[in-house]
Amino acid sequence: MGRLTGIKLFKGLEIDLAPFETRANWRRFDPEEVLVDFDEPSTDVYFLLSGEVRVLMRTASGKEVILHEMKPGDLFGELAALDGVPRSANVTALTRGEACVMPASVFKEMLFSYQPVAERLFCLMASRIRELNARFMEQTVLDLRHRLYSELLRLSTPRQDKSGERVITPPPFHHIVAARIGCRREQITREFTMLSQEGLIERTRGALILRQPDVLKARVAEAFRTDH
Ligand SMILES: Nc1ncnc2c1ncn2[C@@H]1O[C@@H]2COP(=O)(O)O[C@H]2[C@H]1O
Repeated sequence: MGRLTGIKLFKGLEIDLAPFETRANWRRFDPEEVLVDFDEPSTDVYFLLSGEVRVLMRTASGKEVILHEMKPGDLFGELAALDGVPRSANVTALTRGEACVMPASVFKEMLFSYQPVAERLFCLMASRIRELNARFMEQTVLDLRHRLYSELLRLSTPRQDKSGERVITPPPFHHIVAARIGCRREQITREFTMLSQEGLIERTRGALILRQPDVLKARVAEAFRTDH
């Protein structure tokens, strides 16, 4: 018991989760295991206790578009739990891990019993819509180069020791970046080569370093200003 207390939806809230946990199941998974498949009629909510998963859509020919990646503490499957419509995306494990799988009826009972939990879920859903809006805007207005700059900034975190620099750890595979911004792997490889030559990025064994993130930010802002 008490294993859900680390989930972001509940963290720090004084809630007795035991009555809900006892009505949920625990599922261990392996890399590449499909936890939720696009269009399937299941409605359980998944709370990620350990491991990482990727949310994606796949075309009939197998091309993947990556929507999101999740870490321990995150949740997914809330859309079908709330509206009963088949799954909006595929969720596949990237690593080994474990999830708490809660029936939709139990999840909704919890939301209706505890207002702070419902509020957190609304905020989570709002933040996902905001991110989708930003990406939709980029996809509509920006060319591939500036979409890439924006994505690199989004994926990166400030570098601890060097002021101003940002870092992506581990360095992303080119085909994964391509699947995030909707282009081909070779285009990413070409852009990375140019960015390296300009001294704007550097690839080390464990990371991709953004040497001058402000330059990338300024280029994205300029591209938004001059769109036509
Ligand atoms: N754009 C997105 N960003 C983050 N998570 C998403 C996105 N689209 C779908 N999901 C998650 O993927 C899940 C697939 O099943 P559901 O539609 O039930 O609920 C969905 C969300 O939890």
